[in-house]
Amino acid sequence: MNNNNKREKTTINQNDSALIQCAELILPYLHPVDLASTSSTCKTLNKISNSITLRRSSDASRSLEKFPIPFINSIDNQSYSYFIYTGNQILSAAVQPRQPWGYDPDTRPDLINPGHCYDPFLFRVEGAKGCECERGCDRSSRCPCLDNVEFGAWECGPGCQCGSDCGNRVSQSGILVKLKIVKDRRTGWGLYAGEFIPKGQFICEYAGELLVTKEAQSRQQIYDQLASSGQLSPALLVVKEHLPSRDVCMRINVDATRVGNVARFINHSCDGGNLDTIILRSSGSVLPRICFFSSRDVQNNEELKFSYGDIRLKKQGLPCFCGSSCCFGVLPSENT
Ligand SMILES: C[S@@+](CC[C@H](N)C(=O)[O-])C[C@H]1O[C@@H](n2cnc3c(N)ncnc32)[C@H](O)[C@@H]1O
Repeated sequence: MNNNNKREKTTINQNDSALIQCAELILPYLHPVDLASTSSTCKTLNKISNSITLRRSSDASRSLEKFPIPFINSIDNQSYSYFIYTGNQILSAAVQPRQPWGYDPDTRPDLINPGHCYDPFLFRVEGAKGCECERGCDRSSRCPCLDNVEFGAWECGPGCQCGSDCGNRVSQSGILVKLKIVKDRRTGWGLYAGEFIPKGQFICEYAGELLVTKEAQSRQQIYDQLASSGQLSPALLVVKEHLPSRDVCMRINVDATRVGNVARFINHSCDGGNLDTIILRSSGSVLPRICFFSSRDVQNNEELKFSYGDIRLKKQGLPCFCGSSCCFGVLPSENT
């Protein structure tokens, strides 16, 4: 090899390594469509894109939960479903438009596992008084938070003296059970148990954008249109609390379609499935949170499901494939 050839090869190698470094930094920010088109430009980018896709499909939670939550698909070639991850309720204005996903943990350990950093309380009540327990709260400590039964489910919160390891804060440290997201030909992606889960276990919060009702209603209209033509699987959950008179006294709208956690993959079952939907309040927190707990023992590989509601306004609504013996044949639908 003459000197000119040698110099040319060294320059190409240097260019290559600069390209790899740049690509490793930028590609994890790309939407799957852009990632796919970038990958078709050259062999190096193709290789990097493929490894990013592999890492994305190995953990939907982007390392934000204790255990990775993999996507498993033996139906078609979609490796994962793209959305921005949040473990809590979030205001639309606070959503990051781009969130890295799929970094190589060996080259950028600083950008992986930003921590299991949960702050479940979006709005706090200044000066609110919760319990004054010094050790873990339970019935024997006579924790007053455990006696707030007339207000439904109640956990210790930002107004309490007890620490984050208190036994009455089970829903405040993210997802602590092994889960996976599996694709089904008829119901799409669904959330499954990745291990045996005993009855009464906290599974996850329904995390996503917290919306005012007007915004929720206008998004719902758009989502309904897109869903009826099969272009979108919307994940806008509306939960209402009623007075004994049946009048609505509280309404929460959480949209996990664009931003959310793995609760956005939980499918409907007409028999109520194996999850209880609990509205959880905490001392010192303004807003209740919507949380799922197992309503019975759940076996490894069993799908986690809950009922989306009892009202079916649209007779020609989306078909239901829950497979339960009491299936109505149509998914719940109501005017939100
Ligand atoms: C909150 S998403 C659940 C995750 C969704 N399967 C996905 O692939 O992203 C709600 C959508 O899932 C589908 N789905 C949920 N439960 C279903 C069921 N029992 N039968 C048919 N489709 C269902 C419908 O398309 C519905 O609009």
